Amino acid sequence: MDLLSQLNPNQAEAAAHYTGPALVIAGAGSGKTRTLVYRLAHLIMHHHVPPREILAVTFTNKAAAEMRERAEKLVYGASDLWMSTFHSAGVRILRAYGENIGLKRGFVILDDDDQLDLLKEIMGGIPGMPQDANPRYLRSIIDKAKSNLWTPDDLYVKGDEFMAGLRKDVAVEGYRRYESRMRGMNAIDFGDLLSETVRLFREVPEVLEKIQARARFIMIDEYQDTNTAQYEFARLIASKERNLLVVGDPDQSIYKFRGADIKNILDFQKDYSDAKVYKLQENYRSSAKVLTIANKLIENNAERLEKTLVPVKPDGEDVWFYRATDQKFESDFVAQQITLMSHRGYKLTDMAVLYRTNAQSRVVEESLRRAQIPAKIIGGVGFYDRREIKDILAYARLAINPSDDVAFRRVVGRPKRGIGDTAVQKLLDWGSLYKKSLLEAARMADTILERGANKCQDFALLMQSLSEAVDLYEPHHFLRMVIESTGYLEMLKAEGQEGHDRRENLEELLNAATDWSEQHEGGSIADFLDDAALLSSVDDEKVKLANGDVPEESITLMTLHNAKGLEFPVVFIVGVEEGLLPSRNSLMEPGGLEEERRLFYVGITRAMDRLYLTAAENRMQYGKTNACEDSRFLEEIEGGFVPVDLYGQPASAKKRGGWSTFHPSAPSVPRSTAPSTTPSASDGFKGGEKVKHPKFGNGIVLAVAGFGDKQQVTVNFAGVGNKTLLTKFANLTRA
Ligand SMILES: Nc1ncnc2c1ncn2[C@@H]1O[C@H](COP(=O)(O)OP(=O)(O)OP(=O)(O)O)[C@@H](O)[C@H]1O
Ligand SMILES: [Mg+2]
Repeated sequence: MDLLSQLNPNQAEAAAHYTGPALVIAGAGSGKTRTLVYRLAHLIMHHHVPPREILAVTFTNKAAAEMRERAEKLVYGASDLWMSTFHSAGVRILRAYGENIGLKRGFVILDDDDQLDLLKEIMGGIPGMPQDANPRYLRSIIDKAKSNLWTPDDLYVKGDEFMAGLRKDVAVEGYRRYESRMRGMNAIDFGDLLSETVRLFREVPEVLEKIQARARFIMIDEYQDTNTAQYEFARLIASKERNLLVVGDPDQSIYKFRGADIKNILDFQKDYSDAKVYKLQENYRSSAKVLTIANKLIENNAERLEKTLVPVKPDGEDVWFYRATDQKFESDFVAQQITLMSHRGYKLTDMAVLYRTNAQSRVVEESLRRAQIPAKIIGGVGFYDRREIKDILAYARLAINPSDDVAFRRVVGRPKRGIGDTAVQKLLDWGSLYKKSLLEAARMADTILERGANKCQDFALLMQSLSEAVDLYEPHHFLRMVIESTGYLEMLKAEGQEGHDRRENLEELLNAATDWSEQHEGGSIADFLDDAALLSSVDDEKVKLANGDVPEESITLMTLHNAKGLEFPVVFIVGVEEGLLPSRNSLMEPGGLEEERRLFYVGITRAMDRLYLTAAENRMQYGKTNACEDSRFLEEIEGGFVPVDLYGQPASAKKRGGWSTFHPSAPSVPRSTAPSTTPSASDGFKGGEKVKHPKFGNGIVLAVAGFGDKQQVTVNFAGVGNKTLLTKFANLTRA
């Protein structure tokens, strides 16, 4: 069968693109990612490009894995494709060739938390640094500098707008000291994975040539969110053969706050004047009603390329808007609708709840738990972010790289060894004087400390024995050794239930390492640590574990940012309020409002069949309950959604003069007492229950309100719609 016959003509044309630069620019759900996969297959099948010469870059490891899977279904040999994120590609290149630019073998990758630990240590010593300066500010300045490929000197010259409340010279000095401390520790951070790779390409042309041969064809998904370092990475690799195909949608650029630059996609044709441009104009994902509000919303952005995006699907269901009295009622509504939808045949995995900030997830989780709906949270505290996991991996890091001072500080007090902060500070001072690591200082403690030197030396000996074991054992054996020999296990045993849970997580770490070894024959513990470091919490297969035992069948909770590129038949976007969406902070940034609008656009366009928007009139934030206003974005899409009440009946709006809807004359059901989805009496009905009515037939209970004789029950009857009945007279039976 012809491969490209499964695409529409525009998609097929793009997928058939062979050599030279190309840009696929199109709106959400138009099949960009699908086209990219078919292009991979087409290169292999039709042009006989060896899969080993193709690099495809995606935004998350999970997306890379999915793309590989899809390509493997289309064409034989796709397992040899190089598919990865920018960061994974960077780490692979630096591991192989980093020594050319002075990175020592066995360098470690510091994560966000490690960065903060290090910055806290450094900041105290910088003249002019305010006492209460937040290390996060400095971290964000450094990250942005790196994403722009700026050295400290560049930051001084160009970085005025990034200073986040810090004095420029102070921030630059912080950056400088951070860099030299990192080098001393043989460590790099996430930003370095790209900026150092770019430096390597620039300084050592032979390495660049090797990579160019390995990536003769390069393609990038979600190109609208690349930063300068990523741009340069791709540009350098493609500079020889120029087979660069990028795919993206400027309307979905949502990572400016992390240094992404929308110019990369908008100026693609300037950078590559011979670029072929492919446009896709049909949306295959969403119902026409969903797409209408998406289009309507994004038209309000002044800075954008005009694009056409027409639906392939019919109108479909109305988009609903529900405004609750507070966030608890809001999430109860969500839980109730999820129950209803699952009775309509949607699987839990078909549904997602999206929110602007992680903090919003807690209330939603609680409602779901009450309604007994299993949920998994993507991007919360991931498995590899857990304290005990990080501790054990830090021991492993220190064993591999004795100069990793961040790891030293993390583990020296876990378990307690009688080595206090003062002692560590003295070791540190000595170390910076003689350019030695903390571990080395600990070994020499008898010449540095007056008291407690033997404890430091014992610790140094322990670490030395672990260092010697690093290459002798498989990763999971080695990790078990760490857990047992360091006293960590003893410490957890003494900690009761919490310690018990942590021990279970450590068991799971060993399982993960065993699995990993099976997939990576001969892989070392250092390789395992690399992979663990690169697993963003979005990718994390272990999220389930971190959040309790979640069955496979569960609904997905995540931020709007994390939803990029995904799709679900049923989508809820909660908290569509001023201050949340758009977020308060965004309003102070130039271009911030438009970026929030794009974020909402990303959220809306995740929905295939049904979209719910919800808001609360009062919301508890930072321990205070505040009155909330509907998001201005709702006004922009007015007419495209139907305000409903708790029962899903069209409701009249209470604020801002009311929303006009497609069904202005539909009756509304009066709300009597505060409804609840749990039975009010022992013989009462329960939300989600299947019932039968003599006249209306089979239905599902949506809500129950009131008590005794006054109890009312709202039921959705198949083919009839919603009815609110007095339980006493309703003659309902359980079906
Ligand atoms: N020609 C087609 N025939 C059938 N289904 C299609 C076609 N093109 C795309 N689709 C389907 O439409 C949905 C959206 O496609 P895809 O995820 O590739 O879009 P996208 O442009 O990458 O979206 P986003 O901008 O959100 O990343 C997918 O379910 C995909 O399988
Ligand atoms: Mg996509």
